[in-house]
Amino acid sequence: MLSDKLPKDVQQLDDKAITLFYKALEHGKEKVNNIRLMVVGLFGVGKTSLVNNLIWEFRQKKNNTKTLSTEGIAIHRCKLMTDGDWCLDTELKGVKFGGRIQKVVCNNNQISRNTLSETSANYETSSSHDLLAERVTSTEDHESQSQTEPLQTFKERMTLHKEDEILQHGIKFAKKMLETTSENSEKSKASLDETKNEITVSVWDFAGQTLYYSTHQFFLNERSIYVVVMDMTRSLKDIVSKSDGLGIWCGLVDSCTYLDIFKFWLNAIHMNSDCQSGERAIKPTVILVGTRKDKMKGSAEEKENNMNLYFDNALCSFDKYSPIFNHINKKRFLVNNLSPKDSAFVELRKEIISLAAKQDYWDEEYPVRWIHMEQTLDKMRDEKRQIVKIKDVEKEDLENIHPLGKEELTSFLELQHKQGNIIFFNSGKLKDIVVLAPQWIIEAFKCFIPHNQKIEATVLKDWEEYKKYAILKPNVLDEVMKNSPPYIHEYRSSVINYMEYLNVIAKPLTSEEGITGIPLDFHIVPCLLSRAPPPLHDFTSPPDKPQTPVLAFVFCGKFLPPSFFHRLVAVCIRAWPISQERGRYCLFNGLAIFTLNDIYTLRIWYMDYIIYARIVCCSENEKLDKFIWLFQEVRRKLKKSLKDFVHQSSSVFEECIQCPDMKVSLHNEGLFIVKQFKYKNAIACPVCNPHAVTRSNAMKHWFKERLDRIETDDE
Ligand SMILES: Nc1nc2c(ncn2[C@@H]2O[C@H](COP(=O)(O)OP(=O)(O)OP(=O)(O)O)[C@@H](O)[C@H]2O)c(=O)[nH]1
Repeated sequence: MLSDKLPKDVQQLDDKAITLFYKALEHGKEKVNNIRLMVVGLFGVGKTSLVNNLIWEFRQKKNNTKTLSTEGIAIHRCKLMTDGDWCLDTELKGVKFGGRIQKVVCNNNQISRNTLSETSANYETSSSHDLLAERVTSTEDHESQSQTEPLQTFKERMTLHKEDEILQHGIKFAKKMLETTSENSEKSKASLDETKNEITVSVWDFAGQTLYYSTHQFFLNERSIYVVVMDMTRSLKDIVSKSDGLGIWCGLVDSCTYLDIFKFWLNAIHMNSDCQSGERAIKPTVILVGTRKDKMKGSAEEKENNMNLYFDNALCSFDKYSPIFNHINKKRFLVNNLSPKDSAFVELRKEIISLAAKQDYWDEEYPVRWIHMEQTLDKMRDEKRQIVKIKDVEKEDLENIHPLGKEELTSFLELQHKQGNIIFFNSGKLKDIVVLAPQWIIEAFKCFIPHNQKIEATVLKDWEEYKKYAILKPNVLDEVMKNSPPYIHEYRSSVINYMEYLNVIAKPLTSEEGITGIPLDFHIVPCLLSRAPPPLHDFTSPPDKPQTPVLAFVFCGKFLPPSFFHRLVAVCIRAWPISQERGRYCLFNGLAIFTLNDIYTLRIWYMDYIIYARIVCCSENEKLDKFIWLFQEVRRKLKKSLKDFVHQSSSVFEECIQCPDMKVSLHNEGLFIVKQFKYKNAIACPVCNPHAVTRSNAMKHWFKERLDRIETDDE
């Protein structure tokens, strides 16, 4: 029987992958309840302390009060216990996989289940192993409906192999897992909660340093529950300490406030939630948590009221009808992280599980035979492998009881990527590599950010040029790699491939050949462009030059992570030669110019939450009409790139045209939503002298094809 409830993430895969998924389901399926818990907030607010209080093993550690600042992201895989506590999965993996495999083996082999658990337990001698084995046995009692499906392949294999062989394989596997997890397994206070279909929680402790904010966004997705942490002793208006000072890469200026950080996270969560289209009702996924309860004044009730007031004030800074409100869970929490026994942590854990259980992805069914692959990836992670070759993953797959094979493995990896567990792009050279630890990507990104590196004297001059103009020459790249940890520089070419793919770096094109430029041998790192642009109007509205109206991408919710603009610059660098002036590239902080052909240049710039584009002709007598096709092509490229950055089915921005009669382009003035011209022939301009902007004038350059369609429809 095929499942009618195809997981949403699978629905988005291609037809071939969906067919493979269905086929894999036929061989046994299992309900999956994995929670991704993202703990976010500014540095030092108490995220790590909070995470420590949620996880049993960390709570037991002495000196829990002292934590080191998190680097990048720390991820802890946990399992839900019967008493509602969370235990590190590494300790229980033997139980988990042993138990799951046992179910598969027993249900399909019709072999006495006790045989396996007894045999499995007999392998172990120590009491802790017995304890784990006991838990393996306890998993038998739970009759999962998902396990009762016939396992066709399994049976086929059974005809090929002796039954005993298969059983022994399963036992060996479970035993191996038990061996690897025997240490520190004295937690006998509770057993695995098997009644809840194996609930696992991956706790992601995000570094609060704003340096990491632009990469953090790669990991936010709609399959997550968020805990947004704020320090209750800091006023929303307080300026964040300058010592951090690295926020420009995510658009947080040096003088940003605690409120700005709060808004940044909620905006980023909303943007990555795929709820923009309004097709689906937004279900709350964000829990607000206040820390440092012990430092607040007043009675317990007063503290609670003040925490609520604090968050109410913070939320009131959003527009009245902002969709952000729909993400927020009603129940908030106030904690003292120095008191691990505080009942608030128990309540918080409960709330997280109950929130996750309301999400669409809860109880989705996945093929049982993917258990092995899931476990294989976990095992590789436990060996501290952050990045692995696909060949190694394929080899491991073949070691499993029922391997997926190349094609199914690719679908599995694509799904794992979609769900944010790994990074895997099935394209070009990147398809040969699987990033197991998100931390690796952050580290790779981090090594391009100049800090107090020691630089060889021979490279100093080019290093200065890098810092000033973001030009990354091969010798500077060598130096950057030399200064990076081994797990980065040993994968040098993968680092470069990933950074190019994610549009963090890009090779410029030669310009002598006009538009048929070839890539040069160095990179530009757009997020480092810090040169202040010359008077903006000279660039955005050069007088007496034929030019298109300004095209604007206005981001919804007034939120645009500047990394989007930087990545757009990288896309353009790869597409067109960068214009030059007096031997210098026209690349500035927030503005860039590209040479489209002999006479046309593209200018892109951004302010707040709007990205602008305009094409200017340097020859005064030229008619723009000749190059309408080029304008369409450029617009499509810009739009597609921005859509790709958000990974959303719907747009998070509106395409607008600025009043074509405006002599000098002004920020956020005279913008017309292009969609409106579908039904209106002309719209009054509120900015310039009272006049109306006609549909034809607004659309004839950037939207010629759409204009033609509308006019044909009208006729
Ligand atoms: N008094 C008090 N101190 C706290 C509380 N929560 C955290 N702290 C202290 O604040 C300091 C920073 O806490 P962390 O948990 O490391 O903060 P973080 O948000 O993880 O910081 P980053 O990893 O840098 O992002 C530590 O010294 C904690 O002991 C609290 O509720 N009360």
